[in-house]
Amino acid sequence: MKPDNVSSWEVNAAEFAWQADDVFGRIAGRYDRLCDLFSLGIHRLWKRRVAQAIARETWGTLLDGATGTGDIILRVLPQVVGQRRTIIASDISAKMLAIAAHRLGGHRDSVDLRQLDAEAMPTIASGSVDAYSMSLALKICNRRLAMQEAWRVLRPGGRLIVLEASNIPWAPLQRAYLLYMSLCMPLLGWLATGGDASAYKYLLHGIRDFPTAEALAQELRVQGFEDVAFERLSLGIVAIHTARKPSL
Ligand SMILES: C[S@@+](CC[C@H](N)C(=O)[O-])C[C@H]1O[C@@H](n2cnc3c(N)ncnc32)[C@H](O)[C@@H]1O
Repeated sequence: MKPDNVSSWEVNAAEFAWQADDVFGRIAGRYDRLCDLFSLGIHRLWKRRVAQAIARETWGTLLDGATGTGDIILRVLPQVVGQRRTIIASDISAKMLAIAAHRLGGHRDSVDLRQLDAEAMPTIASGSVDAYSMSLALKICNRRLAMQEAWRVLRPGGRLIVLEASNIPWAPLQRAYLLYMSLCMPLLGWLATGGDASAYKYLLHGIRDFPTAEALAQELRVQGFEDVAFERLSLGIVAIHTARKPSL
C-alpha cells in the first residue's frame, strides 16, 4: 500500500528499505542462480551490454552502485587490464559484497569494494566519479535519492548508466508478460529461495510498478541530466538508460 505522504518514486523504499540487507543477505549464495532462473540466462547479455556502454566512455574512476555479486565489474575488468583505473563497487549488503570479493579472485585488489547505501554514500566525494553504473537495483532503492546521489558523486560531464526492468511497448505483449510474471514467477521464486516469500517478493517487486522507459528518461531530464537516451533489450523487458551530468 502506498503511504499517502510519499511521491510515487519513493514507494519502493517506504515499503522495502528496512529489509534490504536482510533479504539479499539471505539469498546471497543463491543470487546468481536466481538471476539465471528468472531471466533464463538472458541477464548475462544485458550485463554485457552495460559493460559495453561503460567501455564507450572515457573514465578513470567507475562506481558500480548496488553491485551485488559483482556481475558488472567482472565484465568491465577485462577492458582495463594493465591500465590505471579506479573501480569502486558498492552494495548495502555485506554478504553480497563477500561473494563479489570471492568471485573477483586474483583481481580482488583491482576493485575497491565498499559497503554503502546507494541513497547516501558519504565516503564517495562529490564530483569524484567519471562513470556511475547501476544494474537491476534502481527499482529496489528510493529512486529519487539514489539518482540524486549518483548526480552528486558524478563529475560534471560524467556518465550515468542504468540497467533496469522496463516495459514492452506493445501493450498486449506487456500484459501477457505481466501475467506470466504474476503466475509463474512467484512459484519459481518460492522454490528457488527455499520458500522465503519475502525474498522472492522483493526480487519481483517493482517490475510491475517501475516507470516506463520514457518516464524514467523524463525523470532523469527533470533531475538535470542531459544527453538522456535509452535502449530497450529483450523487447523492452529491461532497458539501459544513459545520461550525462552537464559539464560546467
Ligand atoms: C537485484 S540485485 C542486483 C545486483 C547486481 N547489480 C546485478 O546486476 O546482478 C540488487 C542489489 O542491490 C542491493 N541493494 C538494495 N538496496 C540497496 C541500497 N539502498 N544501496 C545499495 N545497495 C542496495 C542489494 O543488496 C543487491 O545486492
